[in-house]
Amino acid sequence: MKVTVVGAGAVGASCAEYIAMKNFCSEVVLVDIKEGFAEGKAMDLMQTASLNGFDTKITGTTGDYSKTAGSHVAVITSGIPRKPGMTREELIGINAGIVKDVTENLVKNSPDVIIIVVSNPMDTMAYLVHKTSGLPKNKIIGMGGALDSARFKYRLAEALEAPISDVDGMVIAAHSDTGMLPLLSKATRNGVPVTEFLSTEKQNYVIEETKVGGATLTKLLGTSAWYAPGAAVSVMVQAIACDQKKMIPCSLMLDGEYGESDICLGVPAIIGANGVEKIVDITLTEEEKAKFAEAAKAVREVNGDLKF
Ligand SMILES: NC(=O)C1=CN([C@@H]2O[C@H](COP(=O)(O)OP(=O)(O)OC[C@H]3O[C@@H](n4cnc5c(N)ncnc54)[C@H](O)[C@@H]3O)[C@@H](O)[C@H]2O)C=CC1
Ligand SMILES: O=C([O-])CC(=O)C(=O)O
Repeated sequence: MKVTVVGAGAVGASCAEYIAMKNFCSEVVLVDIKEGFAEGKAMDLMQTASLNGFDTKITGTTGDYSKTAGSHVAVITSGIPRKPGMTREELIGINAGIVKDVTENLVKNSPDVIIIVVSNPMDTMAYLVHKTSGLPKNKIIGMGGALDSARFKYRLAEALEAPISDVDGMVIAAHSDTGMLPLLSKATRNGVPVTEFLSTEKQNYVIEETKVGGATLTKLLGTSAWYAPGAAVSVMVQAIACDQKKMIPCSLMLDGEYGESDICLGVPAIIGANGVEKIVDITLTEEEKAKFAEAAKAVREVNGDLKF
């Protein structure tokens, strides 16, 4: 399995590192526009191979997409991250052009590739890849829900004073500060609804902290996060590489599912060798349905700023 990661910055390098450490891929190609940067990151990572015990070959290139030819999966992390005080949506002006250009180069060299979109505003960037790549819709997957769900579980474990391995939960809808929908009604501790253990105040704390998870880290770090984003992407790449058929919330093109069409939004899906094997239809409460529709409205407005 050959994987290309475009953007050798914080998220791209973290993603390449986690993929290599899990030892399920033969090759990872890092691509960046900054001269020598991807080559340097690849060499540094390769020098951890004997220390960390992996055999994945990591190479880097400055914009030579012929080196990415025959990739099974490509991850797009190229573009600018937000700074404290910004929203993800404010990145559209610069990142849309980058994502469109990168997609064209990837598809030219790997016509059967499955693309995982990470660059922000992610739901809109995933939509852009659908509109410009010519790839079938099962081959374009936006990464947001996997990360947001991990942050949800982190906050649930904190509020429950429980180990993270005890908790389960999922976040759907938009990958934005306001449009995220942590499904508290379905979150559990060892199969028992968390609502049995948490006060309303604590439930609200978990929801609000999950939604601003990215903004909280951006404020602390001065730029956005990379470890959990990289790990989340590696889980998705592994689900494809190993045909795991894992259920992961991802930003996918909807065609009537959850009452929406012609929009990419986070919904649970089975991820396997074909990319998206199936969108999973779960029952939402009336309140959750209304929040999902509200998130869709906001993402649709941002999508309206795209020029194809
Ligand atoms: N979907 C999600 O859950 C997450 C999304 N992000 C997004 O991922 C993106 C990357 O974030 P970081 O890695 O922190 O940024 P970064 O600045 O560390 O890395 C971005 C890299 O992209 C490269 N780049 C820019 N234009 C390029 C092009 N045309 N071709 C190839 N490479 C190009 C830059 O040289 C840089 O090395 C941002 O848009 C950020 O908002 C970050 C975390 C989570
Ligand atoms: O917060 C950001 O801008 C980056 C991101 O999407 C995240 O970490 O969730």
